[in-house]
Amino acid sequence: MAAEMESSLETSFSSSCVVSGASGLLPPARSRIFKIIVIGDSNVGKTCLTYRFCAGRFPDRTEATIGVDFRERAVEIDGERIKIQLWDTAGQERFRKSMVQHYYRNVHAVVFVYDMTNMASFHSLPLWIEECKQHLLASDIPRILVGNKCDLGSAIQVPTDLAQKFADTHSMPLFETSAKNPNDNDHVEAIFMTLAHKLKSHKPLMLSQPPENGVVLKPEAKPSVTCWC
Ligand SMILES: Nc1nc2c(ncn2[C@@H]2O[C@H](COP(=O)(O)OP(=O)(O)OP(=O)(O)O)[C@@H](O)[C@H]2O)c(=O)[nH]1
Repeated sequence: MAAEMESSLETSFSSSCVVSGASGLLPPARSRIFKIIVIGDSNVGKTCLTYRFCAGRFPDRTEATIGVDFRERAVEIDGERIKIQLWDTAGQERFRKSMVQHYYRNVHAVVFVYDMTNMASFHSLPLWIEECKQHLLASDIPRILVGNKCDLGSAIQVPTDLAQKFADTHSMPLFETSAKNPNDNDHVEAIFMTLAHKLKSHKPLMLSQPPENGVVLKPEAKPSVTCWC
């Protein structure tokens, strides 16, 4: 499925060029697509975070991700329509094995997630960073660290200063948030929009698609944050 997804993205660029050239029409409007992989231990809330951003709400129920799930959302930043494609990867080793090489192809950014109420998920972060290294992710790819489930107040095990120290050591901005608490909806929004801003200003056009059926889609969101960290 991942291979199909990548293949369809790759062909969408070339077919749009061929069509516009053959018909003599103006080139179709292009929207950049940014592939962001979301990784971390099982149960930290990767599915809920990506669902919150793409569907605007907490999912009614979730099951362990098998392989990878894709979620996509179009946003407009500074007048440009951009597609943010979130790859929600399986945290459980047994559900990752066959897919893992697909996650890391053509990645534009990485979101590392831990569960603020689960110290073990925080201690796993070096392993996730190591996995990225092993798959030869370029060192200049934007990476962010997200502590999820901040709504669980008294159950929190990972102190902010400890997480901040880790984030500083690995040159990543840290965000603490909750996919569940509606009051923090804006924060989840801000995290991914901040990443989109960063990508927009730094990355060249990589993939593009013509507008669906010639209709220019309305932006689904406006950026709520303009700073990076
Ligand atoms: N209280 C609270 N619970 C959350 C939050 N985010 C996720 N959960 C719960 O945590 C559990 C795991 O969430 P998922 O999003 O499925 O976790 P995941 O990281 O995608 O797990 P895998 O697919 O196994 O890798 C579910 O029971 C969610 O309801 C949050 O912000 N707050």
